[in-house]
Amino acid sequence: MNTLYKNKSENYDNLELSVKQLIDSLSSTENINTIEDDIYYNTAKNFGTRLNIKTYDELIEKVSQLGIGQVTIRMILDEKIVIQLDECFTCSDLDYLGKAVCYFEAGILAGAISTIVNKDMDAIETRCNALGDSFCEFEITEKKENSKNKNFHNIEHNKDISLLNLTLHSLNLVKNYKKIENESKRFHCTNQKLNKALRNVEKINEFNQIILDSIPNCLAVIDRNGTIIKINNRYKKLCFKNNVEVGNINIKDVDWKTRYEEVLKTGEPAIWHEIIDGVEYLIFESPIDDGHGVLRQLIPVESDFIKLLLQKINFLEKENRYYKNKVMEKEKDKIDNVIVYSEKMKEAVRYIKKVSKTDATVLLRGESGTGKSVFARKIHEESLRKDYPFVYIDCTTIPKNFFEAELFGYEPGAFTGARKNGKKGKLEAAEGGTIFLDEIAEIPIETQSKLLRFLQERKFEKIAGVKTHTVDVRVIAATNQNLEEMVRLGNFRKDLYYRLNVINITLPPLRERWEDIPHLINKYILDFSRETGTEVKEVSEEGMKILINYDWPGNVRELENVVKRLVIFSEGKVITKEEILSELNSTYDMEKDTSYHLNNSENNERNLIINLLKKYDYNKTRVSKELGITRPTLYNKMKKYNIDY
Ligand SMILES: Nc1ncnc2c1ncn2[C@@H]1O[C@H](COP(=O)(O)OP(=O)(O)OP(=O)(O)O)[C@@H](O)[C@H]1O
Repeated sequence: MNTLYKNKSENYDNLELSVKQLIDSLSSTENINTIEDDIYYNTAKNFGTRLNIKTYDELIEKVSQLGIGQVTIRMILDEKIVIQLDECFTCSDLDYLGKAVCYFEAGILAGAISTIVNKDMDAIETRCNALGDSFCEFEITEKKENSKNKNFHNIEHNKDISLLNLTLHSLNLVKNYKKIENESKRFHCTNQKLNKALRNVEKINEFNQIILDSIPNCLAVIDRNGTIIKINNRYKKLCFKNNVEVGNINIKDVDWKTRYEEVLKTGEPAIWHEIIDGVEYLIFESPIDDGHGVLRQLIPVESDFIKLLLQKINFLEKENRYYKNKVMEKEKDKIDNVIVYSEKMKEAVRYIKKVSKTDATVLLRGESGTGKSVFARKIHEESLRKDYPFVYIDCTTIPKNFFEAELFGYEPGAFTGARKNGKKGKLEAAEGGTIFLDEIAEIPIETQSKLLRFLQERKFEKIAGVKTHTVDVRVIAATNQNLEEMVRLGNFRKDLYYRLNVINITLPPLRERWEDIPHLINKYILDFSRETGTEVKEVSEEGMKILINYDWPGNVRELENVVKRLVIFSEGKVITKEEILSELNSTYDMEKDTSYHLNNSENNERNLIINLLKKYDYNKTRVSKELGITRPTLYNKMKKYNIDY
């Protein structure tokens, strides 16, 4: 371009003037318009006339060839011509500027149309990409005498090519300038945002430091490299006498015992005691910032915070101990589900433990509520079968006709109403484990022979089945009936009786092991208080005497029920003698019949049952509940005492 200028020396002054004007003005935004008006427009207009265009078609073609844009003639009137310019050279890639900028194109069009219409025409840009329009539009009208485009005639017509190049060059400079200006504006804006963000970060940092300093413990933050990146005033005073640039200090340079590496590695906090300058501190190092650093705290043990913390820990430890005990008690209950203090019970338990290790059939005997079921389960749990099922059958609850099906099962279609696919019996369900036949005296005579065969051979057939099944099941039976008498009367098979009676354990009634009573009472008080969330009560001395001397026809079960009611209904922390008497009297008239209850006479038990039956309108469920025995046991007792209701 420079060579070109030199060769055309006559243009050089003009060119130099234009560029000089342009460059001088680039630094001043206000002058841009003057430049555009005076140079671009007039220069372009001059060039436009030099194109010597005669028709509008020629105009469209030439403008396109020059790469100035795509012309569409929108309107040709006497007073004005409207031209649309797409892909405009000046503005098609500019952002919104808020003003029309295509003086160059306006000039070209004004010049070209001047030669077409043979009049001196001027163009004004009415639409522009820089105004947000999607194309440029120019209105071309006849030049007014006092028009500001005064330089139009100043430029000589034959300086065409270099003039065009100069104009394009100048335009490019302006375009670039505008782009740079825009970029700079954007950059300035981003810069402002960045500065604001930096100021915010500074503020946050300051705020964090204020918080750190207001915490009454020594605090420091150590990063992954062991650099102490934050420290509060308290810690500075303690360690560095306040004047350090903490950012430069590494943990290795200070005399701190630290476990920050271990904390970073495991993600688990570490806590220990240390004495620093004669003061006992709790040092607590915990991971922060997703494991990128460690927060180190020195908490004086004497501080209120620590006192509170220690109190809380103490409390939690107690609570923890309590629940641990509870779990252990439960665990213990599972294995040792019995209160055994009396000699008689101790003896029974010793025997039961021995028996547990064998596979022999056991017959448990004893009055209702003496713990036969509890001990049956205990035998199972102490045996090698403990990981297999313990199947309980209450023989009093199974209707006679269903007994065989329940115990041995049946094949499909065994009887009307039978399940389509047949049914497994309880014996099969107990495979590998133990079956407990409670109240064995209730087993129908017809089923007794089949049970006998099972006890002898461990074999049986299901109802309607031909296949013989063999199962490995231990049998434990229990009764509070006089089986010998039943055998004598022909109600119980003698051979079955002998089979069952291989090992016979009789559990003593409570009245024969009164030493267990206070322990049972305390256990039940504790259990129920925990269950109901009430405070643990105690029984007054006189009250305890009454409970120990009481006859307890329903044995442990009855005692359990009475204690439960006393825990719920007694008013104070101590369960009084009066409350106990009233509770026992609600079952029967204790005043009238004290000796009766304190005696162990069958006649008295008979009378008690009759009285209660009358009292509760012969409602046996209510009576058995009051006695703390099951309904079948009540029936057994009624049968035993010939009570006919
Ligand atoms: N030694 C004991 N220690 C603690 N609780 C016991 C003890 N013996 C029995 N019990 C409790 O007494 C209640 C009655 O016990 P269990 O059902 O074993 O008696 P049972 O002799 O089988 O009675 P029944 O002949 O009426 O079926 C149960 O709640 C049981 O937990």
